[in-house]
Amino acid sequence: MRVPAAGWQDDEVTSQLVWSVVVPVKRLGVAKSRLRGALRGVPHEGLALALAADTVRAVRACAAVADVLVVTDDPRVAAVAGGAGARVLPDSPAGGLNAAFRHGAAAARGGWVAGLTADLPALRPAELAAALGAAQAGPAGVRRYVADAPGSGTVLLAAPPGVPLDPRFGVGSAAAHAASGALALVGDWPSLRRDVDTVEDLAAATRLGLGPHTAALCGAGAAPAGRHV
Ligand SMILES: Nc1nc2c(ncn2[C@@H]2O[C@H](COP(=O)(O)OP(=O)(O)OP(=O)(O)O)[C@@H](O)[C@H]2O)c(=O)[nH]1
Ligand SMILES: C=C(OP(=O)(O)O)C(=O)O
Repeated sequence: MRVPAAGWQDDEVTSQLVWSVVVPVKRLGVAKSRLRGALRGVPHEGLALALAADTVRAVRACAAVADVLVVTDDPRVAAVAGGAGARVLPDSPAGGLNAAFRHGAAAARGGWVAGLTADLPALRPAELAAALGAAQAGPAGVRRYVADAPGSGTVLLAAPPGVPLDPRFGVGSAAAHAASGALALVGDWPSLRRDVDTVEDLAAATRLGLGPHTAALCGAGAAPAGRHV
């Protein structure tokens, strides 16, 4: 089955360029382990790379974003992200996801900073812009987060100028971010909330409309193993 890429090229440009967005990407060989074998005939690293490439592409296309910082030790991710116009930083020596977010946030050039997971292949720039705009509304000096579709994880954490990002990503991170004082953003942003950890998530993202990198893999006769999308 041919899987169309998300057609968001004509989304309106309405926001100001005020955000730095940090996107950490694990080394492809160990990334997205729950998705291993999800697409028959597609090398796992190629799928992990496509998810990240579509995420970065959408962030770069978001009208509100001035600077995209991809934190990775993977040379293939670095090449694709750099080619898409992101700044690429090596992983933090401290290691781990939250250290990568802190490392990227420390390299931001001021203004609002967001951390975003790199597994959002259906992400639409207009939805990201809407979430970032919502983050800028409301009480001053408070971090905001967007929970994933199931509600337990986090896809986006945002900090106002001068406020540390203080990321608490990992299992149960939505509750961890709330407990740390961050406010939940409640908008209807299905493509932003649709992180892809499992084959079921990939099918759900496909229904929303995949970015071109992931769509090319899913459209090459490689439907998620054991199901139709
Ligand atoms: N730079 C960097 N990125 C990371 C690290 N750990 C996770 N990430 C990224 O953070 C995002 C969210 O992490 P997960 O959804 O748990 O992804 P994952 O660890 O690749 O997937 P699983 O192996 O299935 O848990 C993904 O985009 C990962 O690439 C890390 O240590 N360094
Ligand atoms: C790291 C996270 O992602 P996931 O639960 O998708 O692994 C998170 O939600 O904080």
